[in-house]
Amino acid sequence: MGGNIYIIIVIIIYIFFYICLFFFFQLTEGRMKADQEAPPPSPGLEDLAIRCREVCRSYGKLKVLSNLNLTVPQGHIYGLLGPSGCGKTTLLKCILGTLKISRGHISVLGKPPAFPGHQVPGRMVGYMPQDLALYNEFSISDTLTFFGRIHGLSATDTQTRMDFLVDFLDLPHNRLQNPRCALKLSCVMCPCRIWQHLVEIVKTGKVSVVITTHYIEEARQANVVGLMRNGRMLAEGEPETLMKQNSAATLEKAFLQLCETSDQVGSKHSTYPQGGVLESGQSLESGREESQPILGVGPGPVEELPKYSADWKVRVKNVMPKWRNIAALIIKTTVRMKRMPGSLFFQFLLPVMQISLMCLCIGGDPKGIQVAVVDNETSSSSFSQSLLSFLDNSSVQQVNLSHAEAFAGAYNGEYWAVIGFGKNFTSYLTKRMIQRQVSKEVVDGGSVHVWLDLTNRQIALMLQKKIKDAFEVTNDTFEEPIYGSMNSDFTTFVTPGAVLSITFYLAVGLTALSFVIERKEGLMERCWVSGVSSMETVLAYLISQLIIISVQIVLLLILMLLVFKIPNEGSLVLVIALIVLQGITGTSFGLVISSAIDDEQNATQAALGIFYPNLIVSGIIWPVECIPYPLRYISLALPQTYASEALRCIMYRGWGLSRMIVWRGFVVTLGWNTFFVILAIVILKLRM
Ligand SMILES: Nc1ncnc2c1ncn2[C@@H]1O[C@H](COP(=O)(O)OP(=O)(O)OP(=O)(O)O)[C@@H](O)[C@H]1O
Repeated sequence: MGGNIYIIIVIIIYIFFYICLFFFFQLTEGRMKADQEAPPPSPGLEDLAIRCREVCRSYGKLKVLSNLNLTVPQGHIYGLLGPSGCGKTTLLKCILGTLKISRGHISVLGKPPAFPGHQVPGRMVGYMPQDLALYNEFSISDTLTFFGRIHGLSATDTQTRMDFLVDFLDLPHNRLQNPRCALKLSCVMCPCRIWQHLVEIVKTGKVSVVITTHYIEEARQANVVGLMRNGRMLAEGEPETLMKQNSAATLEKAFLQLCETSDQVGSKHSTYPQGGVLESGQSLESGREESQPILGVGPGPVEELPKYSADWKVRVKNVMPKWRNIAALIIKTTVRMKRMPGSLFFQFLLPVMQISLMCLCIGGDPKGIQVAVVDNETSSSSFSQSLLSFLDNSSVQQVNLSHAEAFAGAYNGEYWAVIGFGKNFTSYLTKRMIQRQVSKEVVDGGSVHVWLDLTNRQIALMLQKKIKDAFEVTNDTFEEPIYGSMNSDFTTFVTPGAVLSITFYLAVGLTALSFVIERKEGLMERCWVSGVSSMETVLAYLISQLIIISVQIVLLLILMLLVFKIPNEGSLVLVIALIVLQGITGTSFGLVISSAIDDEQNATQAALGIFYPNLIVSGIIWPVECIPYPLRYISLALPQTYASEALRCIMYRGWGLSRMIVWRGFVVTLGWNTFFVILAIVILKLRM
């Protein structure tokens, strides 16, 4: 009872800790993304959709944006143009709040991106990345429903928009078609209609559009264009004005002219170490040191700007998790799983297969082990015959041979042992039993002689045990065991640890893989732009994984307890709770790996690299007591060592939470889980 109260207190502290952690990260999230101390709005700022001033951003040592200024007036189409690699995508990510800027100030619709309560990223922004970044397994309908949910649209609104898009883009009415193909096809087939639509929607003055492209002429229809090069804005203005100012017939020629002017005016060496390549092949080596564009809209005079502040209620609201987003992500994962039955089947069946193979192949007694018997007694009523009849025939197969044949066979590897009886074994053994003192010859002649091949320790140990059990003359009595059963074998020892390990590592592998792929394909970024926080992403992953782990555990327990008859003396609830917690810890660890590593191959290698050392050092295969001392301390700190011990104590000793060994297993698991979740969120935030 006392132990249970203690555990309840620990769980309450744990939940409280999680809530504090959640608040902490949500509060810092706003602060990390928003440059709240930066100099903000100037008069008339409300007329601007986006305003960037002196924006700098680097990837490590690579300076991508350099004192960049950009102004997008409200109700305009803005063409952000420049060669591949000049920093357009990076700038857009900074504007959307998914990348932090190193210096400068950005305001979008009047506030810095990710400012508490501001819906950029979120509902106020729509983002179409270059590579579409849509779920492959989703149909058009699934895709629109998912993003509709994240943007908080009602089912009717989503349907209305879906109908509009299907008609407008001439999408196939079979909504099960892959949206990637359909959208790509639509963009190729009807670019004019899309431009026309953009012109229509900006006319309301409430919507502004930024289009980036490295095909400069494509943007002639934009109201304003910004020409970028090497992370700087060369010029901003109306396309016609820019062409006129540069005496150029096309926008592309105007851009070339600007580049030349920039090279002439620019400093001798560029601070930009890596440039992009223009379609028309301009030189990229040089760049201007000045932040000012050559033409058009500059930063203007130095502005006195107010500080941004958010009401505490807005901050608190911002801190709260949006269950709508979490639910949308969970539904998305469920729909994806439904669309990939093969993968789902694999996830459910893999642990079952692993445990079945383990119970079938590990820990059982060897069968049919051939042993040579050299019996020099001839009488059928001899003691040697009686003793040999006690040998377990299913495990030990006796082959009667002469002395020479037996040893020749053993040296040839045909027999694992030679059992020998002397000519007068029966009479000498009788003498040994009756007389108090006997000669050495009688002791020797009345003993069974066994020669073992010890190259396979498990087989040799089994033979020793079987021979001892059969031939034991003195009857040492082993009473009923205090815990466990006389028949318990290695499988019994290894199963609890193996179940935890399989659940943990399957969760690690699958989470790491799917998270890395989603990040790599830009799917996660799309969600972040739609207002999903990294905390919501991690929580949704944990909950989705919980559903999979639950099914895995049901199948595992049925197999373990009913098919392979692994005993369970303790509470089934505790057994399930510990396995579930280990699975969730595995998911958190998978999130750590995938937050830190960018491609699936490295993520898989990392997961595999950690799997074997952990399996060996955690005392799952061999007792921790056999591990040499310095390594044993490491073993005890691992996530599965105390947890495996706790599970063994629950299952075989019937212990509950009042026992220190049991609650220690839970506490260590929860501790690791918390550590991994914090680490994953910190890494995700740092890498944004
Ligand atoms: N995550 C990253 N880590 C390191 N370098 C990056 C990263 N993302 C982009 N870069 C580098 O930053 C520079 C600018 O890239 P960015 O994608 O912003 O250019 P871009 O103008 O959008 O090019 P494109 O039109 O081809 O997409 C390039 O040199 C690119 O290699």
